[in-house]
Amino acid sequence: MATEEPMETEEPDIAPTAPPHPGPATDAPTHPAPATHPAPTVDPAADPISLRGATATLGGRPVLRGIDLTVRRGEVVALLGANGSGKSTAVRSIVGQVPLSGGELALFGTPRRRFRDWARIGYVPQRTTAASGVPATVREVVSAGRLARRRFGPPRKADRAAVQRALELVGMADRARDPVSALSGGQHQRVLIARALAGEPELLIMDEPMAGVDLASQEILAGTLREQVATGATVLLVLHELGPLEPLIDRAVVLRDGCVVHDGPPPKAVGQHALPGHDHVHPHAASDAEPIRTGLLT
Ligand SMILES: Nc1ncnc2c1ncn2[C@@H]1O[C@H](COP(=O)(O)OP(=O)(O)OP(=O)(O)O)[C@@H](O)[C@H]1O
Repeated sequence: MATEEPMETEEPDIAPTAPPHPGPATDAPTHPAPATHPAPTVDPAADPISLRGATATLGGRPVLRGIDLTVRRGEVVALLGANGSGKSTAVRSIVGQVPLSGGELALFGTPRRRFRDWARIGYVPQRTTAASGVPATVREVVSAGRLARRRFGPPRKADRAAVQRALELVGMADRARDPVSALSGGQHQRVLIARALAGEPELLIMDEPMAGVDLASQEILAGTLREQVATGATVLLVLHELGPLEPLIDRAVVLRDGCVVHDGPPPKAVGQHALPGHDHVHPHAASDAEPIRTGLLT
């Protein structure tokens, strides 16, 4: 396949909402170095994500085997597929956490190697724990999502307002002073999403945002996403089930074994037990938990 861009093996610049190494979600992010490069030419019509023939290998095993994934401006795209099909690896390659071994990636029309404008992207990684031991308050964690938009120095009024808005969007403004360790799993997830929203990203990438989230939080998150979409945000969601987000989804891309097997209208859920062999075990579920049947045509 054509590989215009050299293979992407360098340590990438990472946005605050895209920590370079998976870890406790409340890890203090690295403040990006001040930009020394000339401002890039912005093509307002460029696709936020353009992935072509992407391949990636993890632990000596090919995990992405030639993926094409385009997300156009203003679209809400769901990335679906069974456990281990490569969904997280695909989004982690987009945010620069997994190097591609081949193929091409462009973000907002800029080849990945030249892309520096990480403040345009908000990333909510797959949740690994409900709470970490980091003694941070809800507001501190959400404020971290603002760093890429700030210059050095104390937060400006606009920064504080963006953080407050993000807290309100996810219904956590009344918990702003609480330590994140005191939150439920669903509340914790809302804080992580607020952290991504605080940067006012044009492109929001969320890896299983509803995973392990209680119903009340799911509804709040769906409402938050609706508001983002209404303001023209572009969204890529890794999901194992469309669930309450279904009405928002424009297009679904389904992976199987590191390949795209569907790119088009979201597949219809066909019932709990209709598709044997298409189970999805939730990564945060107890090891003896029953698999969740996605009902998706994966
Ligand atoms: N760091 C790693 N080292 C080796 N193999 C890995 C690593 N991370 C993921 N894999 C493997 O790559 C494959 C794809 O994993 P990935 O997490 O992308 O799948 P997924 O579709 O997101 O699955 P899930 O729905 O379970 O989150 C799996 O077989 C997984 O075991």
